[in-house]
Amino acid sequence: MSYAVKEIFLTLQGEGGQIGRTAVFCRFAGCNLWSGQEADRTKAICQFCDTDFVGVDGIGGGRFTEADQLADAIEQCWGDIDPSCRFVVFTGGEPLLQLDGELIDLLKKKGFFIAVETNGTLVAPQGIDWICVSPKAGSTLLQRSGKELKLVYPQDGLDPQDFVGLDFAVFRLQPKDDKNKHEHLQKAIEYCQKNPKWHLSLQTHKLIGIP
Ligand SMILES: C[S@@+](CC[C@H](N)C(=O)[O-])C[C@H]1O[C@@H](n2cnc3c(N)ncnc32)[C@H](O)[C@@H]1O
Ligand SMILES: Nc1nc2[nH]cc(C(=O)O)c2c(=O)[nH]1
Ligand code: SF4
Ligand SMILES: [Mg+2]
Repeated sequence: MSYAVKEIFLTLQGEGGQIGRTAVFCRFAGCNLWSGQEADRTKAICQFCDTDFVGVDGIGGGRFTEADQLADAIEQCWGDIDPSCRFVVFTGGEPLLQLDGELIDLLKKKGFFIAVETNGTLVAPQGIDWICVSPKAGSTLLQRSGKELKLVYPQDGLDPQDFVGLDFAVFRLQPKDDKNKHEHLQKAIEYCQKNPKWHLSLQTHKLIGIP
């Protein structure tokens, strides 16, 4: 298996249940719900994406022909800090287009706690420690269990109530970041207060100015 990776960088997990934890982010290139080209945004299934996942030209990005090369690059990005805290977040783009058992096994052997951020349209391979699913209107949800379901809110045609029967430990609403983000934040706060099964999720890395 070879892998196309947009970027690999060390930061803090900014969202969800592992928030604040030092993490290597491995951002795979490519997504099945948008080409990533601005010209295609309005005809994409997912139209609100906040991320550049096109190409392999970011910091630490590249084409990795073997799983052990990518696992080594992730280990190198973690560097010589406390190995007992090793934590990697696979995101994208859509990471489940590329993340496979071989890469997961190599990182487990290196002692990494492995998280994934996925749109849920593909079933996750075994061995991931933290699955965060973020469903998108107009797509079919196949990964229907995990540690957290993190719904970007609001999305036309998606009612949070439709997800609460699924097998997730926590349900979070993440206000959609666009030109109306303040309105979306207010709406998400109100929804959580009326439906306390839902917890508010903020993108704290944007608030504190880290990648
Ligand atoms: C860029 S996506 C990559 C992972 C995967 N493709 C997915 O959608 O879950 C990472 C996270 O950012 C969220 N996200 C993307 N665009 C956003 C926006 N404009 N506002 C809030 N969250 C957003 C996604 O829903 C997902 O939880
Ligand atoms: N700091 C930080 N935390 C994040 N959590 C999820 C992210 C993502 O793009 O998947 C993200 C990101 O891009 N940066
Ligand atoms: S599914 Fe994820 S990566 Fe793909 S366009 Fe939507 S938010 Fe961006
Ligand atoms: Mg992001």
